[in-house]
Amino acid sequence: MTETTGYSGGGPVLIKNPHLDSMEEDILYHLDLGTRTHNLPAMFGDIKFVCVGGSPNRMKAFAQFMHKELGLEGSGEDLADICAGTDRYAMYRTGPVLSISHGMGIPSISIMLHELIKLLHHAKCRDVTIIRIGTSGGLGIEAGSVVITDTAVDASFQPRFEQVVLGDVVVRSTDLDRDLAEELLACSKEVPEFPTLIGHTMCTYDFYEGQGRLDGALCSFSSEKKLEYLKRAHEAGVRNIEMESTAFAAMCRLCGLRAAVVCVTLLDRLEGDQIRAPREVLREYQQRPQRLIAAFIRRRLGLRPLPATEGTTDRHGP
Ligand SMILES: O=P(O)(O)O[C@@H]1C[C@H](O)[C@@H](CO)O1
Ligand SMILES: O=c1cc[nH]c(=O)[nH]1
Repeated sequence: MTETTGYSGGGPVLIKNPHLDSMEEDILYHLDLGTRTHNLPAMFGDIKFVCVGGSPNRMKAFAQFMHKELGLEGSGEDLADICAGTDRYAMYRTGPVLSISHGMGIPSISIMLHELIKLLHHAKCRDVTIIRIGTSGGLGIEAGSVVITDTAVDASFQPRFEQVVLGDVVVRSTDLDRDLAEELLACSKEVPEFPTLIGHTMCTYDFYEGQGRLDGALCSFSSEKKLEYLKRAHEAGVRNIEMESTAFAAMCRLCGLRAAVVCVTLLDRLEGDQIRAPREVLREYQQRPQRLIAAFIRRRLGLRPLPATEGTTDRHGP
């Protein structure tokens, strides 16, 4: 079954679930929030930007960085984890920005997105832009480049997200907002210290065999077959590989959220599999999408560009 729904950015957050209206209470279990226990409109009603990424420490560091970038009072060091009651995900807010971790892979981001999208709906948020800021493996581009995704594709290079629902395969479109991608590319001129480009992002279910790596605990193919596959991906327009973008694009699109994926590349997969860059270099790499998104949010809020900024990082790295 193919399910397509036109993208509708800019308005309310749409919930595509007729059962939700008849529920007296909605418990967002993995976020440790709920409609009876929390005043969601008061807590989140004015959120305009949601940024998501795999690591809890990175998303805390991003919230602290944004706090400074927005010129808000205080150092931002004391921002509290809104989901502290659970250790599944971490969530921080500063001004109109919400920063949330999603763990690794499609099942993990998908659970978080179900609950986050319901949260934004219950909170009556409008005109929300959501951006995944992540890490990835590059294809034929310099390590440290930032890729803004135009289309998320699966491991067969198709722009689709397949999910088994009640035993049937449901296919969802993974188109992202082209205007938003172009707007982000324009903002990259404010952070010229690293290359930023637009390209397809391939999303896989695994970091090792699923991404054509030869260095996992299992490997069922030769190094020639691996290179042939990665080159085919490159020819299909893929510039980076990660593990969440198809589910993210499909869910946000269906729920009327304007969405983008912005990932730094940690290596060029045409040159190897192991991530060999020193931790210090990787820390600086993972700040790059943060710096671009800060420039974008500042521009959207009508704030002047800051002189050369540096993103913050967690001590743990990517
Ligand atoms: O957002 P992050 O950097 O966590 O995402 C990528 C994709 C996988 O979840 C993970 C693999 O190392 O990094
Ligand atoms: O190669 C990489 C690097 C980061 N994340 C991925 O999914 N793949």
